[in-house]
Order: sequence, then C-alpha cells, then structure tokens
Amino acid sequence: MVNSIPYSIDASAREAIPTSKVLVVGAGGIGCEILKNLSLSGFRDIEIIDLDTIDVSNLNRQFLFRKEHVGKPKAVVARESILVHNPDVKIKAYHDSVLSSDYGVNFFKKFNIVLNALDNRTARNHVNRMCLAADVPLIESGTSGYSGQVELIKKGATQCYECLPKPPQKSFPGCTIRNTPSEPVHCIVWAKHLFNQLFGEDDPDQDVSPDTEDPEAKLDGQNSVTESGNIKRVSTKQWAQDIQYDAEKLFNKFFNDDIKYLLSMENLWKKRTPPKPLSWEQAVKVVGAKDENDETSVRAVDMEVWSISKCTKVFAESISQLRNDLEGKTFLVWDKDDKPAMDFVTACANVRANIFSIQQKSRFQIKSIAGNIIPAIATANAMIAGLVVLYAFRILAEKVQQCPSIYLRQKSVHSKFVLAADRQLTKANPNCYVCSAKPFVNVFVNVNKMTVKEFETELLKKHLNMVAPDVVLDAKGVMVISSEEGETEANNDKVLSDLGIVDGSILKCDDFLQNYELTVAINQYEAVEKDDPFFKVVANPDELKAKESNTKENGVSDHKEPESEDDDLLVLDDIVEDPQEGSSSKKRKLNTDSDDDIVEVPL
Ligand SMILES: Nc1ncnc2c1ncn2[C@@H]1O[C@H](COP(=O)(O)OP(=O)(O)OP(=O)(O)O)[C@@H](O)[C@H]1O
Ligand SMILES: [Zn+2]
Repeated sequence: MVNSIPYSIDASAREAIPTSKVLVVGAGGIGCEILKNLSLSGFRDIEIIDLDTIDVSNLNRQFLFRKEHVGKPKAVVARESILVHNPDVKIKAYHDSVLSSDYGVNFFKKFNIVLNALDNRTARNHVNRMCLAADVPLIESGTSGYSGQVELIKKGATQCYECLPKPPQKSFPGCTIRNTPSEPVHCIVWAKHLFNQLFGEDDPDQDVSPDTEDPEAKLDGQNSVTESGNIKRVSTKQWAQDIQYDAEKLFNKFFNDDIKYLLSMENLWKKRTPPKPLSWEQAVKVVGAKDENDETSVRAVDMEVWSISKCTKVFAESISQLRNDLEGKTFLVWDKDDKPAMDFVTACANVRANIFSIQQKSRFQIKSIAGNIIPAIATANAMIAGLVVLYAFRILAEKVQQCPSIYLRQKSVHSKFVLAADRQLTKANPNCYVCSAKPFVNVFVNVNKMTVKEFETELLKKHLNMVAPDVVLDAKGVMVISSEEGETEANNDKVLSDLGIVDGSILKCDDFLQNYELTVAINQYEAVEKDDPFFKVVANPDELKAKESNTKENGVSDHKEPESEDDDLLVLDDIVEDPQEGSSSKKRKLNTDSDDDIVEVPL
C-alpha cells in the first residue's frame, strides 16, 4: 500500500508532501482522479468539498463511485473510497457548496495548495478570489472532451482566473427563440425557458410568448404589432397555478393559441414556412408506429424519437410530477439529470419542432444539447488530474516557475504531441478588476432605469461575481446595499438616481466573504437599439480610450469579446505547422500570434 512516496518525485517535494494540507474543490471527473493521485503519492492531509450527489451517469468515469453509491454525496463517498485503499490518509469531506459563507478566507488559509476540479465559472471565480485573498496557490483545471488545461494561479506571480474577460456563453436572439425557430436547438432552448416560466425562477429574459417587438414582425409603416394582440400574461407561473397546471390548457395555450398569434404576424412568414398550430385534441391523435413498443426499455425511452401523441402523454405526466416537486418550494432548478425536468423539455421541444417543421430529436440527443454536454472523456480527465498533482509537487518544491499553463489537445494528423505548455508563467493583467492592487471598473448603466436590486443581482453578483456585496456611495457615504438582511431592503425598487447615483458617481463595493473591494465608476448610458445591453462593464482603460474613435452617440463603444462555445477553456486554435521550421517541428498555436510563447511537451 502507499506509505512511501514514489522516488520519481522531486526530493524536496517528497519531504513536503506528508506535512502538506491540500483542498480539492469538486469531486467529479477530475476531482476523483486528483484524490486518487494525491493519496497514491503520499499526501496525508486532504479536504474535499462537493455540493452534489452521485448520479448514475457519473459511474463511467468517476471511479471512486459504484452503483450502490448513487444518490449519496460525492464528497463523502469519495472520502470513503480513498480510505478503503489507503487508510493512512486523513481526509475530511464537506457535502456543501464552496460558495457558502462557512468557507471564508481563514478556511482557505489553512491549506498549502488548493486544487480546483469544478465545472462552472461562478465557483471558479469565487475560489480564485478566496485563494488570492488567502494568498494560497491555486491549481485550476478543466477538460472539455479531449481538450484540457491546467493553470497555476498564484498571487503576485501569475495571472488570476479573472484577468482576461471570458467569452460570453453562446446565446440566441430572443426573437429566434420566441418567434422563428429554425433549428432543433432553438426549440430546446425555448422548452428550457418554458420550464423556468412554469416552475423555475422568474426571469424576464426567458419569456416564451410571441415577441411583438420583433422588428421583422412590424408591418410596413406600422410601429408595433397591435397591443390588443399582445399576449398579456402577468406571470405565467401564476396563471399556471390558477388553472392547477391543467396539462390540456397549458398545451393549448403554448402550442395552439400562441402559434395562431404568431401566424397573425404575417411579415414573419413571407419567406419562411409558417408554423402549424396544434391543439391537444389533434396532438393526442398523432400516434407513431413505435408507440406500441415496450415503453420500459431504455432504447424506446431514450434513443427513439417520440411520436407527438407520446409527447402529449409525457408532457402531462412530467407536469404533474413537477407540480408535486414544486410544492413547498418557491421554484425548481432545471437539471438534465432530473427525470421529469428532462422529460418535460424533450416533449415540449419536439412538439414545437413539429409545429415549425423542424427535425425532432430523441430524448438522448436533446439531453446532450440541453445540458451542453460535450462528452466527458475519462482519459482526458486522468491526464489533466495527473498534471494537476505534478504541479502540486513542483509548488511544494518551490519550483513555481516550472508551472506554466499547460494544454491537452486531441492527437491529430498534424502532430503526435498532445500536450503543449506556455514557455513561462502568464503575468497578471494590470487592469484586472480582481487581482490588481486597486480593483476598479467603469460601469455603463442607465441610472434612471436600473433599480438597486438589478444593480446588485445582475451587475454585482451575476456579472462581477460578488457573493454578498455592501455598497456605499463614496462622496455622500450613503449605504446603497447592505449584506445584512433587512438593512437596505427599502432601496431595492428605487432606481440608482433616486439614491443620488449619477454620471460620474463613485461606488465602493465590498465583499466581506471574498475579502474583496472594488471601486465602481458610474457612467450614464442609454440603450438605443433593441439589442443593446442593459449595462456594460469596462475594466481596461485602453478599451475606454479605443472607443473614442468609434464612439456611438450614447457614448459606448462596440467592444466585442471573442466568441467561443467553450465554458471552461481558453480558445485553442488548431495545431499549425510552423512554416519557419519545417514539418518536423509542429507547434500549437494558442491565443497568440507568436509561436515563440509555447513549447511542445513530449510524452
Ligand atoms: N459551488 C460548488 N461547490 C462545490 N462543488 C461544486 C460547486 N460547483 C460544482 N461543483 C462540483 O464540481 C464537480 C465537477 O465535476 P464534473 O465536471 O465531472 O461534473 P459532474 O456533475 O460530475 O458531471 P457532468 O456534469 O458531466 O454530469 C461536480 O461534482 C460538482 O458537484
Ligand atoms: Zn486578475
């Protein structure tokens, strides 16, 4: 068993390993591998935090978990499985979110290294801030299919996770989703929005009713589609509750009445196939040849495209289940692994696809699109986790310079190398609004329209990743937002200008948990076009200067961030051949024009 530390590990790391304390955040695909590696290489003091329970879909790659563990907390089972193999490890498990205020800066200070094995930006941003505040090195990692990345984040030595703006997540224009879907994914996004409208958290951006403001829908010489036709729904959820979630009424509303209304927006259908409204009565009759098949087989349920009649059945069943699940709660959170939630989306997406003459999909295909699933590859997770622990050795051996960012790519015809590393540590962005000495951002908002609550939720929490901000108007010392419950609630519905926040105001925004203080300069901005954002955040003063040559009337530039569908990784372009060096030397071209910045890592 593992009481000795492998000799292949650097001598100074070998010395440090037994007394080092390590935190692993996330016990999923990479986290399980990291835990196994830590235990096998002699680490004796490990803590692990994960908020989730084990799903059957985790078992093909998260090897610390077995069938009998399904439904149990990941962190707890991961600990038990490690102890079975190596009882000498002291390992503490937390079944909890790392965002909880129980894990403050002092919690993070206990560790020599923190290893991230997460799957979302919110948690990554938060751990980034906590490690900067506690001054503990963080090894950040992620995989996406066959690609992966490991990056060291160390205060004063490297860039932080938030130094560069991340590309926005791919989204579709609202009118495509609400009025003119043309691909299966549009129907799937709409179905997820419908789930949220009926059972989830209220989000006005996820309206599912016909969009009467669609510029394309406006008739020649007419400014707006008649108000009387505009479908007034004070709250879809409230209405659904009032009709006791009657499946037939809901179906007729969304798939018959709303579609008829869309048809009345004639301009939309001049060059498109018009949708065909579908009533419940018609839908139940659209039976498919496969409906008689064994409905309990996984193949029938998951891999086959359901008939419309089957969709109506599943629609009704899932609604009744979700209605029960909602009891006693304010809202449900959509989860691809929650059966009724996934069934509901499959049924709705397919009915809508049928109405718009779009190809229907199986539950399995819809799950992969709806969950943005890029297949998780066990070997990619294993390689990345190996590198994470290798970097942990180097950090303990105080060889930080030997931990440049390293990238895993799928082996291709162009190169036999699957790993490439930056030549050196990536320096911090001096304008980073997280890790620079005096974090500062310019914020462009309409002070006469944005409420204090929106400022807190949309801007400070969702965009700037604060957890519990306190905000003071600098010049006047007015408390705008307090993290103490009840202290500033009276401000919530006021617009910013009501509190004296105007163009040029400076706000001090403080997050006690993250030990983070941000200065926010307010710039008055009015959205002109329909698609103009509600607000903008500009951290880099160069972006402000650049916009002057390209300034719109409203004073905001057309700054565009690079596009990528990938949530977890930097954009890695294809491996390219270096024309200077011939075919024997092929280099990986990253997000840089200079091939000199990276080196191949032979295996
Ligand atoms: N805020 C958080 N606090 C603690 N753990 C988190 C937090 N956010 C995400 N995690 C955990 O990070 C892990 C990421 O692992 P992974 O990417 O393999 O995801 P998964 O949920 O196991 O698999 P999949 O998403 O592919 O079904 C998950 O176990 C998840 O519960
Ligand atoms: Zn930074």
